[in-house]
Amino acid sequence: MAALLEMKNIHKVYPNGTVANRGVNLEVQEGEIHALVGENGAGKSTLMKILFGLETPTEGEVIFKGKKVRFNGPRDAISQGLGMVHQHFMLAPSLTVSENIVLGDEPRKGFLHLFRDRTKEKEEIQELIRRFGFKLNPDESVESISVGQKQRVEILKVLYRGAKLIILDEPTAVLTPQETDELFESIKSLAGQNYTIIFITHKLREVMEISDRITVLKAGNTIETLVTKETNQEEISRLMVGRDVLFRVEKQEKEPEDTILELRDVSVTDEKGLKLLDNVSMKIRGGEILGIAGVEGNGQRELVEVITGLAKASSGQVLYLNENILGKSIGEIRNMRIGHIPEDRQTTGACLTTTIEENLILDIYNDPQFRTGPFLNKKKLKEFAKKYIKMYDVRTDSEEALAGSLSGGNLQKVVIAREMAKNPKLLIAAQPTRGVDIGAIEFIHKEIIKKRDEGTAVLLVSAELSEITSLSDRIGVLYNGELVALLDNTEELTEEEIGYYMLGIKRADEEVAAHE
Ligand SMILES: Nc1ncnc2c1ncn2[C@@H]1O[C@H](COP(=O)(O)OP(=O)(O)OP(=O)(O)O)[C@@H](O)[C@H]1O
Repeated sequence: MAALLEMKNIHKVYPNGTVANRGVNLEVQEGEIHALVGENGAGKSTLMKILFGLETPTEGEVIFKGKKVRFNGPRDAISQGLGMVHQHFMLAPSLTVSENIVLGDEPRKGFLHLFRDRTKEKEEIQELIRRFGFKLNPDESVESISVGQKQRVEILKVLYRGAKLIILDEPTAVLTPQETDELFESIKSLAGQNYTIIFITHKLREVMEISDRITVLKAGNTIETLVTKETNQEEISRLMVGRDVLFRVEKQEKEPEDTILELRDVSVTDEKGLKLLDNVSMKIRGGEILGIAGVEGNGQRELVEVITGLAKASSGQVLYLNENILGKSIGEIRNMRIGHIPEDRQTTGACLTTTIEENLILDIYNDPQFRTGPFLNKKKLKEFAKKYIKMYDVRTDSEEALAGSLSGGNLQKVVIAREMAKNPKLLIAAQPTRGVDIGAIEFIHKEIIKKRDEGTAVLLVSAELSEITSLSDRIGVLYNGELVALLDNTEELTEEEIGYYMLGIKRADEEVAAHE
């Protein structure tokens, strides 16, 4: 196999002085599935942005199909046969599958190509879907299709534009196990047809399953390129993190304490009167982790928002320490020792235009320990910020750097540090390890279990099923806004079984009723 892509000695210094790539080398062969792994902030996204023309390298060269190239933006990269599927889908919900695939690139006919050629469009899309064996109905509206299907539309979009090298940025973060299997089938089928895939992920199990070779980055350097068949998860994690990582979560049995949070028949409706959360009842006791599984968009967000005061309930009660907190403001709820690690750290989780230090002290600067008389004790606040940056291994040069300059995973660590520092009685953790590297995941999981052992009630919402099964004491599944299962997390409970509830194929009314 010939090298399709070579990135040689890539350096990237951002305008603020951060060195994200310091001599990275990446060589990708035609028709291979190449995994790109590394800790948060290792420089993976930066490298891919350079490849896709979104950033300019400070130094180094990119050789694609044997020629030295420098893409002036994604349009340029796409025209040369590159495609990128981002974590956040960029689809127009009201358009059909087919319309989304061709959007901005519709086949034309007639004089000066003035008319849209619908017949050709239909034929081309059907041929694409057939050729890659994607299960999709081209006439269906995108708003009514599943997350996995939306992702397939994104992949078809890049294939339609002629991509031969496709970059997938953490593509399984939002998928069910069944959807992940289907995605892997598609990726293998693409590679079988000589398409080349670069796959960014933090999940080493997937790396082992899907890739041919793996390039490990660390602190902006290429550490090694490995042949997947000749390595294992332990070796990869050692190269990434520089130490052994425990993949199993260690958790002791714990007798739950009194109920901390109780939801009674809580519903949330949208402006059209559609139920986004449908009569949900559940209890979480101190010293217990209740994990909520579900395909995204099935009411998880509303569940979290209604407890944290971000959304209004149309009926029901949310009792926190026996007090109904519905109707209280976000600020009041935050001050009740309720910790919230929000799903969207960019908008609700952190303030990107202020410093890391300011983000860390957001809720506690009024605490008497940080005051000397009426004045803020700035020295103590700084010490606090430094301590938490160290404890959570936030990779930054200074606590005074802007939160917006942190890599995705490091920003998440700041948010988690802040919420844990509050010593919450109730901790709501929504997708706490999304985009976070394996070393940090291990740490975050330990911290969540530590809080549970100290008597905190934890509501864990995660699209990452292995996270739900390894941390939770009980597992609830949301489907279409309904709690369709509430199960004890025993050894017999498999991910496949939970997947069936998540997809609405099964429901467990008896179990739900028994726990209410
Ligand atoms: N626009 C930017 N301006 C300044 N620094 C940046 C910018 N984008 C990224 N960085 C910094 O560059 C370094 C590499 O970040 P990058 O996003 O490439 O890492 P990553 O490996 O993709 O991390 P993650 O797994 O967390 O997504 C980090 O230290 C990050 O803080």
